[in-house]
Amino acid sequence: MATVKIRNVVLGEGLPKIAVPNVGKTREEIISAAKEIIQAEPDLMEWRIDYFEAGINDFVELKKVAQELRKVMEETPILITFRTKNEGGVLSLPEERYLSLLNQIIVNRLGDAVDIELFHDEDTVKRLVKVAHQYNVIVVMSNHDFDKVPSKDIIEFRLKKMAELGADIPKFACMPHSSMDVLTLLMATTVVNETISNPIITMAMGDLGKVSRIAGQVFGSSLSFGAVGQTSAPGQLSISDLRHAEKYLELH
Ligand SMILES: O=C1C[C@@](O)(C(=O)O)C[C@@H](O)[C@@H]1O
Repeated sequence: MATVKIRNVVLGEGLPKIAVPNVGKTREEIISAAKEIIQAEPDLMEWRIDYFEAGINDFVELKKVAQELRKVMEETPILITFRTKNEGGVLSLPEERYLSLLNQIIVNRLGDAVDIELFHDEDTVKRLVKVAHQYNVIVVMSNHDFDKVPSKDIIEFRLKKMAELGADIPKFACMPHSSMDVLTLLMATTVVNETISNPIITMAMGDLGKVSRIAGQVFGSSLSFGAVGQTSAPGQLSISDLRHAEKYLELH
């Protein structure tokens, strides 16, 4: 499997890496969360900017906070995510504003990696991926189903489609209602991981899905989200529980 490097962190080899979401709503909350997060020594921090309304309405403010975060996080890579409301995020943004915000984030290099959702205008998504690569920003492409787990074929199709669109790291999250649903997600993960050369990220949410969050090395998911304080999705473990669980399941 090909690996992807974000700063000094390599996805696609060894234990799944751990990203901690920063869900601060104000500049103060964001900076103080970052100070706590770095103490927990994650591999990455995900800045969920859809929680930061003032920054979404004022790019100068967003950039200022991004620069402060860079200092606080030192060499820890920062993934910037605006999760749209349709896919489980906090703020809703008209389509054009979402896409132009991502473009601004990329060309100003506010983070080392950016989350681009799959389900937006395909040509624009492709263009954003190109711009990201020109600016040396890694693309995590994502899709979330907070209601259900789609069929194995659909999950596989979406993850492969993301790779075709140029994503460095395809990502898929879904909500299981049975253990069979979790197996569907894990099966699709294993198959795609063996088919495409990109590292991928998958998870099933909620309590049923916790097993998928800790067993990424077995089934082929290269990163898991763990919380320091507030979680950003159902079923997320704390970073320390996640780290212990991953270690316990480590393949030698
Ligand atoms: O896409 C994801 C995954 C996630 O939804 C989870 O289930 O852990 C958490 C989000 O913050 C992140 O953007």
